[in-house]
Amino acid sequence: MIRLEQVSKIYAGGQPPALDDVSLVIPDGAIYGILGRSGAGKSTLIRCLNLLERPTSGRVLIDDQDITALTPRALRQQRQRSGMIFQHFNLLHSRTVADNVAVPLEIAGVKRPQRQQRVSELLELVGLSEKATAWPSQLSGGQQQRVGIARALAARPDYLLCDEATSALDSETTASVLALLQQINQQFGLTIVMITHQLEVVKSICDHAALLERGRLRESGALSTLLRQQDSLLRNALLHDAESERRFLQRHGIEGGPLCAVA
Ligand SMILES: Nc1ncnc2c1ncn2[C@@H]1O[C@H](COP(=O)(O)OP(=O)(O)OP(=O)(O)O)[C@@H](O)[C@H]1O
Repeated sequence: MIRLEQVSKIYAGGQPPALDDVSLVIPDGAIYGILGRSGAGKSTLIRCLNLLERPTSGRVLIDDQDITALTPRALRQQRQRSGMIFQHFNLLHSRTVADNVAVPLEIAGVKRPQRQQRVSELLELVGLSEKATAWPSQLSGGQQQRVGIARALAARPDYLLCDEATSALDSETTASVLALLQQINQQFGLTIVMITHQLEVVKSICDHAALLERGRLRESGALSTLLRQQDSLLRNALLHDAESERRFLQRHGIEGGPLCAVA
């Protein structure tokens, strides 16, 4: 479980705070969507989860351990528990697909034969076995993001952090990448945290969501709870039209009834 306790972040010379007293619990196994407009603090928040960005104040707890208090060595080990994927994939263009996926394994000191075995498992998982020797520039955006996912999973993390992972993709490719993330969540019990400004991402696969506004957390929790609250900001943002939302509501155990009528 990841827990943020009263996390604030003020960048040097920056006012107001990028994050302002944010407390949030991300349960194990969740697919947690963090929504907010541009500048709301989403990237800052996700980067605080692995301390790529250090909070100015507050604590970040992973399984009750405050990672802001770890020694640099312990923090390096802790970071291996999370993988990250990015909007623009961040692949190394001078390396083949297989060699990109191998990067975290090389850093972890895994020997070559085991590395090759793990890389081929991962490429199979993301449906890119035939592209092992291709260069990133020879792949579509969706395929490059799949390589990013394989690389992020290489060291068997417990958490996958997704920074606007589908924002650069068309809607069909977005759907297939989201389906892959959902499959990975179910198959490996991996906790996924996704920051996004796309409501559709949250609607398709998230079971929890939070809304950030100007650095403050306006709302957070399980969608199965929030969607039952008439005055929920997230509910009202996510639901526009009862008919088209019926399947979304059903996925969260809400059938017909007055909720749909007012949606
Ligand atoms: N390195 C930095 N130095 C100074 N200010 C920063 C830095 N990074 C972000 N900020 C500021 O902090 C605030 C939150 O930025 P952040 O990138 O976290 O928001 P966001 O919700 O991810 O936005 P976007 O969707 O546009 O990426 C913004 O006002 C931004 O200008």
